[in-house]
Parts: sequence; C-alpha cells; structure tokens
Amino acid sequence: NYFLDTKQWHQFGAISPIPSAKIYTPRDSMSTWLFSPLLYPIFRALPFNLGQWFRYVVRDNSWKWKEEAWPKEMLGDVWWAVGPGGGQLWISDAGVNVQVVTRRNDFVKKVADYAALNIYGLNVVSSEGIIWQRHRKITGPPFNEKNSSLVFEQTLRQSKGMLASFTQDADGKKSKPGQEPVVEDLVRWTMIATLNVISGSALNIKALWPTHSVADISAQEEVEYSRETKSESHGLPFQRSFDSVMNNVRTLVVFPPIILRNSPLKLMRSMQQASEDFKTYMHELIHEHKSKLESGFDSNVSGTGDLLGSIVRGSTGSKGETLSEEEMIGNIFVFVLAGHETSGTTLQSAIILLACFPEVQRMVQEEIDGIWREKKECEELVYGDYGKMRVIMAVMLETLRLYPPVVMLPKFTVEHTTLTYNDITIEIPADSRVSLDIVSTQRNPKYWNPNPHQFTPSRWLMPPSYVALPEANNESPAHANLLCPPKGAFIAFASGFRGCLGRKFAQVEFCTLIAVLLKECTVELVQEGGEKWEEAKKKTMKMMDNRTTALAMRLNCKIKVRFVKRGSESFPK
Ligand code: HEM
Repeated sequence: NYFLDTKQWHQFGAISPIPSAKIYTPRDSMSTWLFSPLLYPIFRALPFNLGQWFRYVVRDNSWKWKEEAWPKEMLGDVWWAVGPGGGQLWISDAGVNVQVVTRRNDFVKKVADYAALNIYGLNVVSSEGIIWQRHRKITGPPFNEKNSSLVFEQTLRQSKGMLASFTQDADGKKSKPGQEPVVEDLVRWTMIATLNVISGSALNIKALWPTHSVADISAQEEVEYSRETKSESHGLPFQRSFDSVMNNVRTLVVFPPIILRNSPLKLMRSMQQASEDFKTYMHELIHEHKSKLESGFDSNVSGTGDLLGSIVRGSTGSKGETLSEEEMIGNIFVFVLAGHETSGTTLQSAIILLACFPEVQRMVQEEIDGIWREKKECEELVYGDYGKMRVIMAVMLETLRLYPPVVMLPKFTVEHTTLTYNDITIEIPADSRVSLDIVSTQRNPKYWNPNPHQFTPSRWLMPPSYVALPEANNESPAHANLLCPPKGAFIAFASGFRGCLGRKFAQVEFCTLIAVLLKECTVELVQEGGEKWEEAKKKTMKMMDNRTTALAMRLNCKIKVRFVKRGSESFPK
C-alpha cells in the first residue's frame, strides 16, 4: 500500500551511500507526469518549503533553468529520488553515464513507455533487445554519405526559401534596409524547414517553402505541393497528409484510430483520414521501391540516398533480418518524429543566441566568407563545404550543450545490478528507473569549466596541434580540431549502443541552413519600446531559460528577430 511502500523506499534512500530526495507522488504516475508543470507552482508556494520535493518530479526539469538554482539545489552528480513505486537514479557524472549506455542489457528502455509510437508499426525507437537489434541493423546503414548529401541539397532549397521569406515584404519585394519583416514565431519556420528536409531526405520528395514572406501569413494557405494526389482513392495530396500527421502527432498518439474515426469533431475525423492516407501513400512508395529493385535497379549505385529506398533495399536480406512494410512505415514515422522537432528547436535556439552574441555571429560570417572566397564566380555551395564549417558546428554543439532538446535519457533495470561512482558501489534494485540527466551533465563544472553556464562556442575550437585524450568522444568527425569532450560528458545525441542515428543528418542540416541564412544577412534581436540593445539581450537570455518539454524541450515564449543586410546592423559593432 501507499504508506508502506513510501516508507520502505524512503528508508532505502536513507541508507544508500549517495544522497536521496523523498518523493510522495507515485513514480510512474502518468497524471503527475502530464500535469507536473502546472502543479509545480502550487507545491512551490506551500509554506515551510513543504512542496520543494516536487521539483524532482517535474517532467521537464525546468526548475534547473528557471530558478537559477542550479547547481546549488542539485543533490550531487548521482542521487536517488525515492518514493511510492520505487526509485529513480539521477546521473550527471560522465563516467557513470558511460557505464549505463554501454551495458545495454542491464539498462534497457521501458518499451511500454514507447508503445504509443507504434501507431504505424514497431520501430527502432520503441523497441528493445533482439527486435531493436534487427531494426537498428536495417535502419542504421541508410544514414550514410549519400543520404547526408541529399540532406544538404534539401536544406539548401529550404533555407533559400526561408531567407527570401525573411527578407521580402508582403508583396514579395526585397525589403528596404530597416524595413525587414519581423520574424515573430521563429520556431514555426525552423520546424517547417526541418519537416521539409526530413520528408525530402526520407522519401525523396521536394516540398516547397510555403510563403514568399513571413509578413504575408495568408500565403501559406495557398501552398502548392510538388507531390500531388496519386490516385482517386486518396482524400489528400501526399504532402498534406504527411504534414497533418506530423502536426497532429500528439492527438494521433493519444487517441486510438477508432475514437478518432468516430469522433463528433470534424477536426479529429480529418486527422484520422490524413493518417490513413499517409499510410496508403507509404505502402505505395514501398511497392514502387520494391518493383524497381525487382527490375534490377540498384539503389546503392543509382538511388538518391533517400532513407525509405535504402530501408526497402536493406530489408531484402535473409529471413529474420527483414522489416515488414508496417515496420518500415513505423521507422520512417519515428525518424520524422525524432528528427524534426529536435532539429527545429535547436536551430531556433542557435539563431536567437547568434542574435544575442554578435561577436560569435561575426566569427560565423567570417567562416562563410572564407568558404565563398575559395569559389569561382557562378559556383554554388556544395556538400564538400560542410567540413569547412567548423565555427558553425561549434555553435551547434554549444547550443546543444546548454539547451539540449532532449533533457534526459530514460533507462530501466529489469534485474538487480550495481554502478560504480567514485569507488562507491551503488546498489540498484530491479525495476528502478535510471535517468541520465543531460542538462546537468552538460553544465557540470567538472567537465565544462570555465563558465559552464555561459554560451561560449569558442570552447570547442581547438588549435591544429590539438590531440584529444584517449577517453574522449569526437562529436563531429567531419570537422578538424574540435574539442573532444570526455566520454559521457556530452550526451545531447545520446551515446553508446542507442546513440542518435540522425546525428550527422542534423549536423549537415544545421550547418547548411546557417551558412545560407548568414551569408548576406545578420540576425538581430527586435528592440521594443525604445529598449537599449543590452537590455534586449538580457531580457532575451532570461526568456531562453523559460522552457518546457512537449516532444522536445521548447521555449515557452516567442522571441522576435529580424534578418538585416550585413553592414546595416543596429547592434553594437
Ligand atoms: C539536433 C537534433 C537531434 C538531437 C539533439 C537528437 C537527440 C537524440 C537523443 C538524445 C536520442 C536518444 C533518445 C533515447 O534513447 O531516449 C536520439 C535517438 C534517435 N534519434 Fe536523434 N536527435 C536529433 C536529430 C535526429 C534526426 C534528424 C534523426 C533522423 C532523421 C534522428 C533519429 C534518431 C533515432 C532513429 C533515434 C533512436 C536510436 C535508437 O534507439 O537506436 N535524430 N536522438
């Protein structure tokens, strides 16, 4: 019962050799998870600090940013949150992180937590054990150089459309200096770009940028999509069904199809219709790929590098090592899910940080100028330039260090096991949650001094003589002389067996988009009500800390920026 269970776990925490926090809500309660950000202010307002423990159950760990309490209120690098339902071990020590991610049979994903992601089929994100191995074996290889080059092409197209819409007025004319449109809702646009890039690179479709100017929002309604309805049987053109699925993913994941299909709300019925159309289109695409393969087409040689094509090809192997059509669709769905919001929010954070740190933006622009100086007239940016974007990569890694879109890596123990921390053996009972705290690890002064909370991309830029320590991780092998942090100290892309499959994908996308946006323009904060630049920066940096988890960690407020012609900046030179 609740009281005995609570008492037993609190006693367990008290005798553990590491610190512990007493929790009073059931550990696996879905309603606590859902409503914790709303309940937190109520608990925090209780007298005599009675509700302080609630901070440890807030799903997004947001108190670490908001209350400027970090790291004072942290209980240490490794500590227990204990209460009814069991214990949750929180880790922000690099060495312990490594132990967890490299012992994949001891620290597993709790698949029940991911069941909602199986709406189209089992996939590499939601599975464990031998099923996960089979999925990873087939879904890993498609993230290759050919795909990276496709990602580059897709991003080039999107970023040009994006830049035009940031620098043209509502009539589609180039804005005059000082009259550039205000980008009110930056994340909306970065998410459209990343959704289009992933759909393009996963399925080889060419989505168009939806508007000629962000000042003319109505234009979005008139979007023309490149892939039109394929047969009479579909209600929606492909891209519309795809966008609808991705934009309404939370509803689709929470409500079963039967409820949506029979809902009295037209909106819900149309979401389900779009979802069914998406599935039919995906089956059609898979059949197209299969028949090409049967007719002797070798996608390895002449394919475009799109993820679906490679998966279909990789799935023609021996029995037991293939994916069913449902599983292929399931994987494409989670690629889009895992890749679109994470990348979109990272780009948003980085663009705002660049607006706040003009000296960093200048370094980025000098790098871009250097790349263009080497080109002949009429030459374009090419995939080969990606490796030259060291400073942009440093900006990405530093953004991810401070504002990772995924804040925690959740693991679970099926059997009793142990971890070693500073020569201490930590006993971990079966059925414990083990959470790798990405935010605290990546702000831990043990690894990130000096100024671990400060945005300093130059910490990643090493001289040519740099030799990485043996126990270090190279976060972007395509770039020379970037800092290799100690293994387990940078885990924004996870690490070990279940490391992010789309790391390079996201990196190519990020660098290409920034290189296009900042070639001729500078991003600036919009100063409001006569505020001084320093005031605007201070206000913005405070807003940057105001985040909550949706699918990925998101800013709670909109930060306005503007893209002005280089040379006409208004921030201090
Ligand atoms: C800035 C962008 C990104 C970040 C920060 C990021 C971060 C992560 C993290 C932290 C995980 C581990 C999650 C967990 O185990 O709970 C993960 C896994 C994964 N990511 Fe990413 N990701 C990014 C972009 C992408 C992209 C663009 C794709 C695909 C196109 C992608 C595909 C995946 C997949 C398939 C997994 C599951 C791997 C497995 O479990 O074996 N990610 N990512």
